[in-house]
Amino acid sequence: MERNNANPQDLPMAVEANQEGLQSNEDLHLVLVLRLPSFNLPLNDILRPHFHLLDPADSPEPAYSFLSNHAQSVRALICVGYTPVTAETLNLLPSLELIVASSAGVDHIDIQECRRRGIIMTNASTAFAEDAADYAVALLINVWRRISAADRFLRAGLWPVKGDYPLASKLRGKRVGIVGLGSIGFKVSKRLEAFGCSIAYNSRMEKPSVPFPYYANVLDLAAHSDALVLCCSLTEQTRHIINKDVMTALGKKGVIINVGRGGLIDEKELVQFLLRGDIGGAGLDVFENEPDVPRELFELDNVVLSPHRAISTPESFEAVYQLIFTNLKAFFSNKPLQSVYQIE
Ligand SMILES: O=CC(=O)O
Repeated sequence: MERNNANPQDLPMAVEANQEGLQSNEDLHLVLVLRLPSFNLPLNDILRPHFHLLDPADSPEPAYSFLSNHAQSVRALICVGYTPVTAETLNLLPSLELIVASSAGVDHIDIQECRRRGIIMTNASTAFAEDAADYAVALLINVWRRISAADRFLRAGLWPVKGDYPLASKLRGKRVGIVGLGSIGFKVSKRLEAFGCSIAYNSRMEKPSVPFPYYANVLDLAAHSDALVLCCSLTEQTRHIINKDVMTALGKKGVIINVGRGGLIDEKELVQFLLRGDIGGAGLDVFENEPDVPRELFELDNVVLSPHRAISTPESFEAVYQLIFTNLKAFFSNKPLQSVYQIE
């Protein structure tokens, strides 16, 4: 078994007692955990019996000196949540070969620098796909049928006063354009197909195995859709992919659902389009400057707001822990990795 160069005695971390059945840290592969203090998942407890974890957040030492002192030989890194992994961080990790991201989106990681260094990256979109897809569809139905708005109407005691709540819009027969047909987008397409919607998509590349019409640009997709559902990664190419022109092409009745990243939409423009009634509605789980959400949206009944919760269930987190474990095991035994993020 390969040894790491760092001396475990020197590491300012809680070293697991060598309980029966557990190997000592010296026999385990070294894995760096990078997490903002706000990300306090049980991940370390799950992995510690199997890997020798280095977690700078457990140390009083400043992260920079921790990494330069202890992480030179690290080959694998777990990036927890949206903890930034910058070029500067990567400079401190000359032996790094693999980043295992616990998130679906990887816009907090300098992916171009990873590519330059030949670092492989896995993400967690497969583990989160079902929950994210359910949520995207729920937002879409909610916007079209005005479920949250009707709930507010009832709770405000308006039913006996104002009579029936206004009719909203039907799902079956609608044309839905999916932006990003990866693991999440594909599950959205299957769900909406079952609801009787017609599906088209835009993606980095056309997918020959997929029966839905492909649009190479989002503007054309918008012009042929009643709703756009955003499921793609935020990259330099996709930032503000939903701009003024796309919203105009989508039209006054068009709806935008976003379970990707806030930066996919020019949010200021979206607010203006919604306020003017130049777009039909929006279901937003993500925002450009979370947790700040434009106040103007709070007043709009054709907008459903959600605090970045689409992917999160206890079950999806369990699946992510399993995926991280599987990928680390595979990496250290030279087996194929799952959910590899293709860096363009
Ligand atoms: O938005 C959630 C994620 O990227 O994991």
